[in-house]
Amino acid sequence: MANVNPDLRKERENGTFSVEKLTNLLDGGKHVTDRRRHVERLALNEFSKGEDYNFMSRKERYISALHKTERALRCCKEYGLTKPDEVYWLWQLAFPHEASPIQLHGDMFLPTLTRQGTEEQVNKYLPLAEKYQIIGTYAQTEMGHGTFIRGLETTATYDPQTEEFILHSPTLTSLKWWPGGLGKTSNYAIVMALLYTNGKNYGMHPFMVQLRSHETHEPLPGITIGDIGPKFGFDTIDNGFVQFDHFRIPREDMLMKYSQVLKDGTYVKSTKLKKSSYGVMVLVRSMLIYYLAIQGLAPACTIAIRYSAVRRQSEQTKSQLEPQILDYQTQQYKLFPILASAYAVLFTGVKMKEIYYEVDNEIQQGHTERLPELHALSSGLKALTSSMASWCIERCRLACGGHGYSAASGFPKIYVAVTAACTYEGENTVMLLQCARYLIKTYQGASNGKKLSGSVSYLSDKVNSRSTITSEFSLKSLVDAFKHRAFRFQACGSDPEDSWNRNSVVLTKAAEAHCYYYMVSVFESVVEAVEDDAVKRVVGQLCQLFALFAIHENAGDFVQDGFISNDQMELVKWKELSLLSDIRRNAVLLVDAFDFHDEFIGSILGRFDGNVYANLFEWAKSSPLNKPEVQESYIKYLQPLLNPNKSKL
Ligand SMILES: CCCCC/C=C/C(=O)SCCNC(=O)CCNC(=O)[C@H](O)C(C)(C)COP(=O)(O)OP(=O)(O)OC[C@H]1O[C@@H](n2cnc3c(N)ncnc32)[C@H](O)[C@@H]1OP(=O)(O)O
Ligand SMILES: Cc1cc2nc3c(=O)[nH]c(=O)nc-3n(C[C@H](O)[C@H](O)[C@H](O)COP(=O)(O)OP(=O)(O)OC[C@H]3O[C@@H](n4cnc5c(N)ncnc54)[C@H](O)[C@@H]3O)c2cc1C
Repeated sequence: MANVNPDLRKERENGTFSVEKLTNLLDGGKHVTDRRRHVERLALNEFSKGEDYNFMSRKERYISALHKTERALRCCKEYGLTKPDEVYWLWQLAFPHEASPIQLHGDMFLPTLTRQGTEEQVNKYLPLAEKYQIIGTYAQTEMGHGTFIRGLETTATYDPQTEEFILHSPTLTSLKWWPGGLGKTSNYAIVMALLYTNGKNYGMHPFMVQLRSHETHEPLPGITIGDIGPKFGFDTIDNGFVQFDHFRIPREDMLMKYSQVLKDGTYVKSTKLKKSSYGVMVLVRSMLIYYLAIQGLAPACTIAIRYSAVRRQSEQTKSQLEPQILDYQTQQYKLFPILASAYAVLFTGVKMKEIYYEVDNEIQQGHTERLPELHALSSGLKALTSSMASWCIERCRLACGGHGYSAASGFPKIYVAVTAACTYEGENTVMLLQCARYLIKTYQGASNGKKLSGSVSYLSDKVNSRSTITSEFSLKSLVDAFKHRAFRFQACGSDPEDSWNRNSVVLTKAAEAHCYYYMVSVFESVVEAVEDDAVKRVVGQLCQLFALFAIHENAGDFVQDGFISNDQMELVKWKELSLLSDIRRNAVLLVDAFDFHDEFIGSILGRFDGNVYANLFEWAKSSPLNKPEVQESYIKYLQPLLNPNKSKL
């Protein structure tokens, strides 16, 4: 590439490994990289020349996103993109760090329909939904309850006379509140409501509900619906509210794969599957981990590391150039553990997707044994990785100084999208507690001699009481340290004498410890499988740094029971710093390997060519506030102060 900033050029000439090989590893093979790049070229042709999101109002952002949705759907059809990955690659460049107003249609409406609908229901609705002749969302959360699903208040009462359900919002707090795309875009929703039949409450069930007229898009009589107003971010989505006033739907529109209401009102449950109506939340939590890496951590550290290679600041030696800020050890200590976390979360996300599909497949065959473990692991990892991504992005912003605070950095857009994931799909503390609940039960089972498998098998293993860490810092010894910590926390958290609430802070830590152990072991297994020596070395260094940073940050957990000695802890600190120097040489290449387009990252600081300053100036000049030169607001409000004589004329 011509005209690359000389500092960035030098960084790229000095690396020790093949970026292309690492990109192929991250993609899952060279053929995947090739296909992704092909799809991205198609997307760039269509979407690269748009208006600058930073200068739009909320309404303009929503309208522009709808326009892009229509174009993205057309592109997928034209180019025959049907595989989920291919569609994702195209959509990611159409909506960088935004979301389409119809996001929930694909992410939750269709999966709920196909997983919870009967064959007949799927045959009726899926073809329409696939052609976008109906657009749906997932309406579960209410104004008064999001976390505690059993506290939902919307009712669906069966009327055997007419063979209909009557949907009703009995209180203000029962209004559905938050569903994405509900406000203005969707004309259907899967509504989660308490099922009443023959005077009995059977708990939350899914109902297919038409909200708006096919002809006019007006809300149907009995439905009050709208947008909930501006939020922290997600301006492109109309998160909405809906109130039902005795709104009737046919009996056939309860999604009846797992439970049915017969014509006479008899309730039949035809599954052993526990919490069957909670299924799609497990899907979304499992998928989220990968997206938090690819849409949050990885772009954020790409911006901060490239910028730190270009930015020079302060004088170290007289008559020499100011150093690149990436050369400061403190800067490396801010950024390289985040780089390591981006890789850790990405590899864990890939693994989590694999596990989800395995277990989902087993469930379709009627084997539900692994669902509790999947629920616990996806809940815990969703919480740990979204919190991690949130604070890492903020840390990257701080690492970019003043320019990090400008919208030109790209951080605001990335941050507001990622931090929402700490809340949606289950608030993080609550999700950690779900994970802990499973761990404690499992630990108690293991204590009674039960042999365990999967992510919790360590609870029935013998764990070392002293760390095997030496100056070699083998990955096995690091995995072992996290295993020990997780084991110890499960033991503390499962004190049968203590009440759940009084123990809950420890329980969240137990869940985090479990998830950390899981992440370090996944990372270690990925490193072990890398064939190319040079790539293996750098990815191995990242794995070591990910583990050592966490050991150092949580030193008390490892030394309290004497598992890691003081001498070993000194070694940990020494190795951590020496890894910063090792990684320094390849830092830019390690973010280049994510292979992001500038259009996706959306940051002037993180440009591939490093031409930050000239573009920052051009961008500022294009701000609407700079046109016209003298604003009308001057005449109205400033002139009377600055130039009172003139303003009276
Ligand atoms: C582009 C942006 C897109 C954003 C899209 C966002 C969408 C959304 O946010 S949709 C709304 C998501 N809402 C939530 O995630 C709500 C979170 N709350 C819950 O999941 C639940 O209320 C709960 C799990 C916190 C508690 O549920 P409750 O019914 O009260 O649970 P119990 O205490 O009665 O039972 C716990 C029991 O159930 C098992 N379990 C819980 N969830 C699941 C599940 N999904 N799958 C399987 N099993 C589940 C749990 O393991 C316990 O089992 P036992 O210990 O054996 O009793
Ligand atoms: C951007 C965004 C998009 C969303 N999209 C959708 C959507 O499409 N469809 C949909 O149905 N919903 C959606 N939601 C709603 C979302 O799922 C809920 O907001 C979320 O599940 C959290 O529930 P809550 O708001 O009731 O939080 P609360 O439960 O009120 O949480 C508030 C605080 O209470 C604490 N707390 C609550 N219960 C416990 C407990 N048992 N133990 C310890 N602490 C507890 C929490 O940790 C938290 O600190 C969305 C939300 C957001 C922000």
